Amino acid sequence: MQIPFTKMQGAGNDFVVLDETRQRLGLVPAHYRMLADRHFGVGADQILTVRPSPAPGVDFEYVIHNADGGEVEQCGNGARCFARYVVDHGLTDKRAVRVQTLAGVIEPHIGDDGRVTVDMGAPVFDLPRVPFDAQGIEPVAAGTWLQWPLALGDGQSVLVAVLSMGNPHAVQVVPDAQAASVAQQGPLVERHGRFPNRVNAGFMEVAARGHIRLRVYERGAGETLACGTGACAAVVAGIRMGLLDARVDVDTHGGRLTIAWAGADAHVMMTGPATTVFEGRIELPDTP
Ligand SMILES: N[C@@H](CCC[C@H](N)C(=O)O)C(=O)O
Repeated sequence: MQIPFTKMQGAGNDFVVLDETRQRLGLVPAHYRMLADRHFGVGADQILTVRPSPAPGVDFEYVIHNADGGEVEQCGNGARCFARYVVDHGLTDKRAVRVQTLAGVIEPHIGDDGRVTVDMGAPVFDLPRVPFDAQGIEPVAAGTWLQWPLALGDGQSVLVAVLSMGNPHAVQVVPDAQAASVAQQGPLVERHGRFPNRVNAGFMEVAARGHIRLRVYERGAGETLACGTGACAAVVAGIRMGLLDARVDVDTHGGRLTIAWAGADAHVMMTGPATTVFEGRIELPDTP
């Protein structure tokens, strides 16, 4: 079968976007892996699929697959691209849409400057977890806030702030994001036994109370140039640790995102760019 696609990027986190508003394409995980492949496919960190509204009060359904073919709950940079896609392809004339994801409803809004702000919902601090690691160390409780010590199996132990932005994140504070051992520690954190559903591993350098530098080793995709939910999670973690103010610029290898969170049950607001790179068609085998 031959399918049309749009290649998009948000702060360098790149996507193949597929339209299933009229009919399902019937793709399986191997198809998503082929599309994401940078040598044999289009190349992407995630595949985003646009589907019609699944319920009253919601404009669209937004389905996300990682480069490894697995379906996941949420993608922040993708949400901004999703909003641009549905407007640019004439699927809606609304500048603000309500979008159903596996993690709940989010609300992207396209600003006059072309940047997109997304209401990402409230952070969640109660993740499914395996209670003891190999050393039998319990999580460290600090009020309702948990920072977990993780023995990484390479002789190192790190302290991670664990929270969900719809998808799971483990964020550690590092002195220098550029020098952080993302390639070595990222996969160890992602697949640490504490996280039954695996986790996105963030490495946050606090430059000032309103400015961080961030790298994220993403579950199912490896290190990406930016991770929107990772930026939200890092800023929420930094605010809960008393390190950051309520509005923070997040510098990633792919550009700047701005994250705002008023604390407690407030929703996290993420603002950043969303750009179409090119459109095309690709031949995929019916049965990969
Ligand atoms: N790039 C994303 C996150 C995509 C999903 C993530 N890898 C996961 O498995 O949860 C973003 O911008 O948030």
